[in-house]
Amino acid sequence: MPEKFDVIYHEFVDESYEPQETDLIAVFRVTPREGISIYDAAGRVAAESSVGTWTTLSVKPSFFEKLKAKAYRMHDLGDGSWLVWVAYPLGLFEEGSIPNLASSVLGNIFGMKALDGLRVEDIVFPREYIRWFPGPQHGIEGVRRILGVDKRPILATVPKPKLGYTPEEYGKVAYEILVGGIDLVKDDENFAGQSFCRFEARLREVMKAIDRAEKETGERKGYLANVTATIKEMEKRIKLVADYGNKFIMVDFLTAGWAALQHARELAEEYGLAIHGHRAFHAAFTRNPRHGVSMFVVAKLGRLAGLDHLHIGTPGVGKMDAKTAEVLDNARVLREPVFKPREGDLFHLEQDWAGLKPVLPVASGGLHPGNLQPVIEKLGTDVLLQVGGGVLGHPDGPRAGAAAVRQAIDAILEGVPLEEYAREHRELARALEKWGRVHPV
Ligand SMILES: O=C(O)[C@H](O)COP(=O)(O)O
Ligand SMILES: [Mg+2]
Repeated sequence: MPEKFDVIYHEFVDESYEPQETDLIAVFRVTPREGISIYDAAGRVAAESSVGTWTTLSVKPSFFEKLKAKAYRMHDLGDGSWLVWVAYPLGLFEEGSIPNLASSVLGNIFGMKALDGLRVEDIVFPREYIRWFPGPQHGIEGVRRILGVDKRPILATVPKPKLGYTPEEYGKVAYEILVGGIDLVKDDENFAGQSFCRFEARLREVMKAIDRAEKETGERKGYLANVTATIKEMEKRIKLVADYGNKFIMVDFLTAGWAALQHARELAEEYGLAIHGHRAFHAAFTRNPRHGVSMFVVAKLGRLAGLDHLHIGTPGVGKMDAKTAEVLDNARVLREPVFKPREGDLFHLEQDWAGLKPVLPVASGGLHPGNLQPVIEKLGTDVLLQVGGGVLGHPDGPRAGAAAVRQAIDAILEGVPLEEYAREHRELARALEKWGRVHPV
């Protein structure tokens, strides 16, 4: 025990504590402010995120001891920051509520003056906690069944530009994309029910496009319809999607909130819909390695809440900032029944998903036919590849763009070099002419 130790937080640090099987464990990266010891900092984190506050109190409720979090391990990263493991007793949390969990473990602690930085790297859910949540309704196999796509990556396209199409224009573009060979049309994150393209009118047109494209191609098609809105409006939109016979909804769950996602999951169960999770807003708190919440934690919460697909970034290529190792960890924690950290990885712990179905990882952001290969090589084929600009930017239009993506996938899966395949596939050749193998910045 160090000499200088603030007695208020003393109760919340216990290096001899052995975590119980029912404890929820959080791994924090803590950067204490100058003059604050790591013991003090760790104690403050455990206190403020469980049953403590900034001072000693003259009252002690009967459940205080039972609900107290304990910082039980600290590891010096050698750069002024530490990894701190905190165990939370299960009774601290309300059953089945991600907002409640977030208000504790992802709550006030980020703003404490005693810390220069705080990042939640991992949260490990005990089996008892997982049992309170549904997880994905369809999972990877279920989504493959809906679309009748066995092994290859599932393909989606966001019509670009993001906004501006009338419902009729959008329907026409959707048809071109689908008939060209893409499985799913996806709304962009900020495309909701604006005055120039109301939600139901757009849905009607896309469903017509799906109908036509299915008849002409003999393939099944779908629409990742963005239902993100205020709760009542979202409820209406989810019902509309089901009434029109589509099997998917898209929820921008970080802007709508965890409660909105959990509500959408309940409705999705009722209507049999699969949920596509878009993560707009995540980079506001996932990008700084010293402060915020890791995308890994967001992915775990998404699986718990019951997303069927989730955007995780693109490994090594694409327009969004991402570290390959992190993207791969995100994919593994979504797909594997038991996540095991890579050798030497201190930031994560093992997670047994207690039978929750796997989530289909989505790679998106700056993809085009010329840079899909490294994504598939790294992430495998159990993946949803979203190509927006890389389809709509094709010099010969969206149908050719969609065909070029499909041809690139065929070539990659058959092990034929793209340039060679392009000799007999004009759409792919034209795409490679425009984008080559370059990656957008
Ligand atoms: O919502 C998305 O996934 C993005 O709009 C991706 O678009 P892009 O493929 O043009 O980068
Ligand atoms: Mg987008």
